Amino acid sequence: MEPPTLVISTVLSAMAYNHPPEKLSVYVSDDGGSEFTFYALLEASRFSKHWIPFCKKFDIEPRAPEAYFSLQYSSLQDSKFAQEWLAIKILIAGRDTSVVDNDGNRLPTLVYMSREKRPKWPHNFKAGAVNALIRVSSEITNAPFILNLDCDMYSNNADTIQEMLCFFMDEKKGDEFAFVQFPQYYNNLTKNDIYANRCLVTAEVIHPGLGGYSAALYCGTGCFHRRDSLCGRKYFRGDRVQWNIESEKNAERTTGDLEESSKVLASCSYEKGTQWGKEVILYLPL
Ligand SMILES: O=c1ccn([C@@H]2O[C@H](COP(=O)(O)OP(=O)(O)O[C@H]3O[C@H](CO)[C@@H](O)[C@H](O)[C@H]3O)[C@@H](O)[C@H]2O)c(=O)[nH]1
Ligand SMILES: [Mn+2]
Repeated sequence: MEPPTLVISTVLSAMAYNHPPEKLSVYVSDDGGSEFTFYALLEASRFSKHWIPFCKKFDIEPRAPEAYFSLQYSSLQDSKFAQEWLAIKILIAGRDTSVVDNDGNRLPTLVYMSREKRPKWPHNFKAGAVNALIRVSSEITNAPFILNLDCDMYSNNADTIQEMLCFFMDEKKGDEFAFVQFPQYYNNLTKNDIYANRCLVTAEVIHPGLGGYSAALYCGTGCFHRRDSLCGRKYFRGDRVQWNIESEKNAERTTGDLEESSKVLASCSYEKGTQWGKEVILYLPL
């Protein structure tokens, strides 16, 4: 199990992006479902109402609380034990205009998903989690772009979403891009990085070079994909992308109804015998 505090730091850094919250959703996949992770996320959803306005007011960076507070003193609070366990829980429904932070501003959607894992069912590691997240998010919010982050990562630039959109919205080439990927940087390197953990050659030579030939490799993380490209859309030259700006299909449905209908999408058996299992299933590199 990954430490829950790492996970919520990742989540909070993504929730604090400078981007209209009603267009931003954060999904967490928790293999097998751990009460600790769920409870940590529940606390994080409450904390986000203080954290996000704080970040925006003081323009702080980085917006992962753990990274930020590692520079400063912070006191731990006792946590209550979670009362219930649920497979899918919409902790913050961003479309609900009455859900606001302490400054009265709307918040991004936050969804907890505990993906089912059972012995004898291949869970496909991260790829299995990403498959389940794509399915569940398409049921609930269905945004056209998807960023995935490992649980031990955080975003170090609050304007990343605008930067990514500049590529996808480029009038000449934007429609040709399936994904926009950012390099990874690491904490805790040794002083002279004698083991070359910085991976400079990969980040600054190989990937930009391949990108120049439109042949960039997807590294498995820190990458914004078009939902369409992950779901098997075939590109042909001159194709114009139809942006699914805001899905209206769920306007009438309650949060409870969305949670209930998306549970089956996170089950370990969903891919067996379905069109998704036959045609879509992704096996990520690395
Ligand atoms: O059964 C699993 C295994 C992994 N994960 C998630 O996937 C992430 C990456 O998996 P991990 O086993 O930690 O891979 P690493 O070897 O640490 O990471 C390398 O491989 C990953 C998978 O391709 C890439 O995302 C990373 O960039 C690359 O550094 C984890 O942090 C989890 O968030 C799951 O949800 N379920
Ligand atoms: Mn890892």
